[in-house]
Amino acid sequence: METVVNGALAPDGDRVEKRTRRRVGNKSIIQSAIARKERSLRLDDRPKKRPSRAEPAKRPQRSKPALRPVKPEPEDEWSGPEARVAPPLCKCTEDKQLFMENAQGRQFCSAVDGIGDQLFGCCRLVDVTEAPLSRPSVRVPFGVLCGSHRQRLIRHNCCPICGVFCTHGRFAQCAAEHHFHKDCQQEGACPHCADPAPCTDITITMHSPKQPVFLPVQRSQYPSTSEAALISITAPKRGRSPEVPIIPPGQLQPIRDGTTVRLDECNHAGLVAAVEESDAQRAAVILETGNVDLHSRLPECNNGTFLHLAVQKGDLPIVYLLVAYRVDLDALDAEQGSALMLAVTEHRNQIAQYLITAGAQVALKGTDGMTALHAAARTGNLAACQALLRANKGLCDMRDDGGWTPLVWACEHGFTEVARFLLDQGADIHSRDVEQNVALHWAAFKGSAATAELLLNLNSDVNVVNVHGDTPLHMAAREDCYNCVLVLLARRADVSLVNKNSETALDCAPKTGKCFAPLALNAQMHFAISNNPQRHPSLLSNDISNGREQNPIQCVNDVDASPQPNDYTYIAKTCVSSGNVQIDRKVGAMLPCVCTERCTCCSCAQGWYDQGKLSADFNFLDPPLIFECSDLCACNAILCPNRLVQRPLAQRFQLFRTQSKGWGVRALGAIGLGQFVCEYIGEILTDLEAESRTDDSFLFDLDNQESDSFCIDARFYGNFARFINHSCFPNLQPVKVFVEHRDLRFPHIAFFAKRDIAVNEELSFDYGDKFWLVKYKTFTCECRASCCRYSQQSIAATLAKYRIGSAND
Ligand SMILES: C[S@@+](CC[C@H](N)C(=O)[O-])C[C@H]1O[C@@H](n2cnc3c(N)ncnc32)[C@H](O)[C@@H]1O
Repeated sequence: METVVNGALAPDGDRVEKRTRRRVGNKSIIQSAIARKERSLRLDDRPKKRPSRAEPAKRPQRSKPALRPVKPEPEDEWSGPEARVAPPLCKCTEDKQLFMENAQGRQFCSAVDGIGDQLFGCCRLVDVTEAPLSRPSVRVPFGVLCGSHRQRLIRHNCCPICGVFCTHGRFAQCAAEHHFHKDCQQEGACPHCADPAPCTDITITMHSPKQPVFLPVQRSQYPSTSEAALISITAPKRGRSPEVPIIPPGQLQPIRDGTTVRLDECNHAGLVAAVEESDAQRAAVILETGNVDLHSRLPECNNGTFLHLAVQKGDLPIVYLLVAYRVDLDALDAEQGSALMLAVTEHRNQIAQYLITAGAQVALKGTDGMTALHAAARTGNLAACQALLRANKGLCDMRDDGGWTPLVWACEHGFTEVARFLLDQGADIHSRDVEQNVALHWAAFKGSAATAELLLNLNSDVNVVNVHGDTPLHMAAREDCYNCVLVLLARRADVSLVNKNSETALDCAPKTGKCFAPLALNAQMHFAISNNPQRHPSLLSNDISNGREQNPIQCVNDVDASPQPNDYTYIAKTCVSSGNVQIDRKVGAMLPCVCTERCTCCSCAQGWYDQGKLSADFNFLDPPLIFECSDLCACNAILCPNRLVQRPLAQRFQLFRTQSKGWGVRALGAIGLGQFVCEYIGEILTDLEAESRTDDSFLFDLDNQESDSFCIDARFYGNFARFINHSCFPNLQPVKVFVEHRDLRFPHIAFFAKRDIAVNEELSFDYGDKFWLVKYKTFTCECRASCCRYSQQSIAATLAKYRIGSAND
């Protein structure tokens, strides 16, 4: 031996000589030295980048060594060189791309040299960013080696049983020149290659050009790998910022030292046990053997994989290890649950976050078509919802097999904060499930008053109905959810609404439950209000005519916040605003009567009127023109029965806000069949002028047989009749009436009752096909008459009939 080492090997040029002599080893010293090495690799081994599925594996292929030396079958001849090549047991030549990180980035080489009967740690500093972790076998902990020791490891100079380098002294050598300690040899075969042939004793002499230097400080730093270290699967120096999450080191427990795993534990059952006992180090050792199929299914966790089991145990280090060993992140268990879904459901949020960043599919659908976000919302796991939506915004409104979005699940389980978060992220508050329920139905079903309030504040319709006709109030009442019922009632839920079984919410409430009394009281109040003619809805005006009508016309609105309409000028007599309208008022055309007092026998009395109304045989289907007596007539203006339209309004009317047609007009007193009701007052225009007006909603055609045609537009000037809506079952009939002239182009449009009209009944007339054939594209009829021809449901049939009719014409 040229260089005697009293503590450390000289850094450069050491050379090992071999002599074929039998060695007398000192096993106890070797073992105690290994024990002293106190390696504290922590399983906080953070892969910097998980290989994507498409990429080839970046990790080297693991060899699968036989754990016992392979004994040759009796008939084996061992004659040729091939027969002597047994599967390798050692890992000396494995190029493992695992790296160690520590704070300084440099540390002493982990090698222990056996020199005679003594053991020495190597004094070389190693840049851990350059040196991958290595070891001679799975029995020996990982370490960083200097270049020299790495070379010697590759040349099988390190004993795979005890991990000590065969540096100087007497050792055993197999035919392939692998070194080990004779005393370590257990089965009579080479612990490197399992060659069962008897080994040879050799003497190795170390040569070094330098004098050995013993540094006391070196002892104090020995063992070299005592510092806390992290394993990484890529060299830290090469890394850009890591793509796989950094798990804060404090979150992971250092693994225990000196873990030994029996070879017969390095199998499926051993790994199950290690995971169940949360023994990360044992799991690491077993995984490293490559003996366990990570795709195998475990009855212990519902036929999931080891990943499911580790998630179930909540063991982040083991999850981390399994991911590093490329377990399938998206494998589903027997109930179609992925490990991510399990983590989310069990509120293992660190694990969930780690799995997301490691590449687990967040949009995967499991049981009942639910994603991990559904699971997170259902279990009120706000942090997981945030992490999942950060990963994929598109999850927000994904529906499961029931048509339920994550928002619905959060509402159904009363997780208001989760619901608020999802709504903030743009979740659709109006999304309907397969039974047309919205989130508010589910909040009501659960009885979550806070969630219901949140949804109502964001404009969810309080009276929305599902396919059964149930409103949220029906649901809350049925479940006897008192607080929720109160919130819904306070937000104007309609107690009078009935579902398809003709039940009100009160009918659904258990008679002995808490909700029955408030619902009953509310229903009584509703009944009292809607049946009391004396009630005072919000009165917006006492007289919209501003004194222009004999009876004031009130304007009320108890439906919404619309103010009194004021975008027109109220007039009580038709006006003309252009020179294009020239009414022929020549006296000669008037033919005034000469009756005294009542017109009973003169030509004026054509039998249109009888006792102050249209005569009983009046033809409402094809009304005749009516010519009333005028100021030129000799008859008594008060007594003459041929004067109705020219008299002041006899009835009382009210302008009111309808539910779906804007403003409307109602009669405040009963009106009998045939009675004159009111006139359609507005501006007389030529058709040409009317064409140029943008709003055609208030035009009334005065079509006549003459060449010129005109209309009345009540858009800018008009009386209350401009607010009379259309009905397919109208109570008014427009009739052309002439009073002060006989110019047939300019009749008065007088509305007569075509049937008895009840108190508070809305007035209506038929706007006709011409109106609806244009307007149906914008809106459809809301008259709700059973014979309605222009509603959303009936318009198609009407159009079809119309087209057939036009074709036949
Ligand atoms: C002459 S205005 C009637 C007054 C109108 N409701 C208002 O608020 O000013 C005609 C307009 O009323 C609405 N309307 C009238 N009858 C309707 C009906 N049966 N269904 C739906 N909308 C109707 C339509 O907007 C139509 O263009």
